[in-house]
Amino acid sequence: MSEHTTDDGEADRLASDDAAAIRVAGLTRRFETGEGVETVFSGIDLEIAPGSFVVLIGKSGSGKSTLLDVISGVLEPSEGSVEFVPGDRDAAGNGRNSVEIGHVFQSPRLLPWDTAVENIEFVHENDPDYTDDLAREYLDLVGLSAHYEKFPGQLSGGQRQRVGIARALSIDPEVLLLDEPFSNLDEITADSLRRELLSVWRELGKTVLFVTHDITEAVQLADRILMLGDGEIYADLEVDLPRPRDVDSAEFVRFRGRAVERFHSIDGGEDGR
Ligand SMILES: Nc1ncnc2c1ncn2[C@@H]1O[C@H](COP(=O)(O)OP(=O)(O)OP(=O)(O)O)[C@@H](O)[C@H]1O
Repeated sequence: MSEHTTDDGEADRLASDDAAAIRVAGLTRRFETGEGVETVFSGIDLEIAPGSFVVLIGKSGSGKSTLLDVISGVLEPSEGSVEFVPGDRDAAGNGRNSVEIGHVFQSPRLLPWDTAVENIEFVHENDPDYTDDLAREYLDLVGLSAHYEKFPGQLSGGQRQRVGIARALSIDPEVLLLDEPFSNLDEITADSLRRELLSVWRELGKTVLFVTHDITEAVQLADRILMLGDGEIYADLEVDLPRPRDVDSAEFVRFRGRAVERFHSIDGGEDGR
């Protein structure tokens, strides 16, 4: 394990023109509540490489979802800025100006009266080139070829989450944000979805920012783990384990042990697994 450097070999190998870099500067978010003003985090600076798989981990209430929501634009920052730099932007600043962001939530937020295909069609309402073939292509990618016409109520929890991932990917985002997407699933389903997500990431080369409170999941997935607590990123770890990762291997167990130690090096919040 080493503190992160800009020399992120894994990320460089995977980076593609379809992935964007994320630049966060001086990011602060406060909430006004009946009990006064709460500062969730302040002055966060971050540079996330295009095509990298970054996991944001922190104890319950540390502000992971708030940080993801500010990065995605769902919430305004109180101070500071978030910038997405398209992969095709050259040194002179020429290239695409806008970046698409895919968002996968803890619960997949599907429309219950729409089929899997229609749930994907829904996010393409303003896309004149959309056809159901596009929805089917992304459902195939997440292993749902036999379930195009099923309604959410006819799908298992893992299958519903797959539709959510397919829907986020179908807009061809340069950045994919996932907020504890597998935390409501049994471990076997979660593990198979983790493998699928990694394979999709390798195939499509997106920049991924993934939130979890589960350290094993973080070490399984990440190029880089950011630990959030006490209102700041208090650890920034490069995960230099080879892929595919075996959670039972000695090197994985050793790395995980050191990450757990680092995770608990600040007080407060609930334990990570
Ligand atoms: N809309 C809001 N208004 C007021 N306070 C909020 C709001 N949203 C979040 N907070 C506060 O911000 C802090 C961080 O919340 P957040 O949901 O980002 O944490 P988290 O790390 O994602 O937690 P968990 O792992 O339990 O989901 C909490 O103290 C919470 O009460």
